[in-house]
Amino acid sequence: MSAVMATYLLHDETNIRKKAEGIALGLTVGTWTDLPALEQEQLRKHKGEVVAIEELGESERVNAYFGKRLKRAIVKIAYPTVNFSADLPALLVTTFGKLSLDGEVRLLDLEFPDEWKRQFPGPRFGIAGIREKVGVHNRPLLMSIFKGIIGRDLAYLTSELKKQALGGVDLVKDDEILFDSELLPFEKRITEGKTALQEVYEQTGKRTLYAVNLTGKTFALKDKAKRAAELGADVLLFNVFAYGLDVLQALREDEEIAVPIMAHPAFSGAVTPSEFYGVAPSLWLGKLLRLAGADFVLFPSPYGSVALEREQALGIARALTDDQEPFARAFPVPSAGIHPGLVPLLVRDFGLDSIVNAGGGIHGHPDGAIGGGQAFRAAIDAVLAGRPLREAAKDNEALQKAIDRWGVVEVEA
Ligand SMILES: CSCCC(=O)C(=O)COP(=O)(O)O
Ligand SMILES: [Mg+2]
Repeated sequence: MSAVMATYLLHDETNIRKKAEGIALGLTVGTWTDLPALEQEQLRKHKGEVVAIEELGESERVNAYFGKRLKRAIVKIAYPTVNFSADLPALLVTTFGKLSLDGEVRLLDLEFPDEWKRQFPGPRFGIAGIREKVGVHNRPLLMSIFKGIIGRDLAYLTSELKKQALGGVDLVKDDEILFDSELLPFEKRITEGKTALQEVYEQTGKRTLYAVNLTGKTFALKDKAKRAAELGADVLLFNVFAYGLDVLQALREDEEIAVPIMAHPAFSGAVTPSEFYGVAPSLWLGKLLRLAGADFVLFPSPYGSVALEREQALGIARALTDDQEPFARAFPVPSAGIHPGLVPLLVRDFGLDSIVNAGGGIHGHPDGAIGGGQAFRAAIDAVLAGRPLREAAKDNEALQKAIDRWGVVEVEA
């Protein structure tokens, strides 16, 4: 029988097996055992099945009502795919819909049968396609985030775009909090941005892509994204968790929107951080975003200003790049508070197929965005050459200034 396997962390004061059996029945056929034999037989192929229970011992936490320590267990439940349609809303409602409201239950993972998974698109371009577009194949990419743009006009935006590109970054993205305004309309950002980046290309021979923030009401998004594609947008930035995973999938699947999609993690912190509730980051920001079709995924790095535990960040990156999956690999983009002195750690942890991404770490450089980009590029080159950053900085003034400002964390060989 084809089934999706859900793994949960349960905390409960009662019998864990009873709780698990209650979930398996409640999310599938309901009160199955009370039905007449014929109906039981008919429903058998629809019934969820508790496949494994691994007791973890008692939690440190005491239940406030009963005054007892909570029992903890990892529970695996198989849900027959015949019960639900092959779309992400149906998947989420079956495996963690009502259940997400039912006590201290955390969804850790979902495993899919191959033929079921193949009904999803995965990234259209993925790491290989994005590398083709930027013409960079042998190092982590470098991305810069616009900062201080709200309230400014197009002339300011294009001049800031050029500075970032002149620093040698591969991509520049809108900040996720940049929405359309009279001063900075969506379509003009794309067209004027293209002209500015073309000028830099003619000057330097270096291609830089611009990720424009696709925003607005859900039902207007497709038309807006199609228009962006017609205007030649390089990449669409998308606040997927404010809209829903299925909206990302709809954008990915539309042949008239054949533009790479960059998923921003805004709002995912409402779902992932608790030890007791919500969804594990590797599933929410990793496996499901790749399944739905994100080409790039931003998430908090373990080192910056909005840090995620290292194992969790690595789990996201693994889910995005695991080459056993039948999908293109998506770019991991560990972000927030990144400066050049963190590049050795980022490359050690996320490897060549990742993107070094910074806003403040580019614009806050003493020489501005040009110096910021140069410092990052020098840091990446040094790490790939196996040189300590402090040594490489002796030959690179921009890197030296960045280190003087933010310090450096070297990694032992
Ligand atoms: C939490 S991951 C997204 C990071 C982000 O949106 C951002 O603007 C980071 O900016 P920073 O100045 O910290 O590089
Ligand atoms: Mg941001």
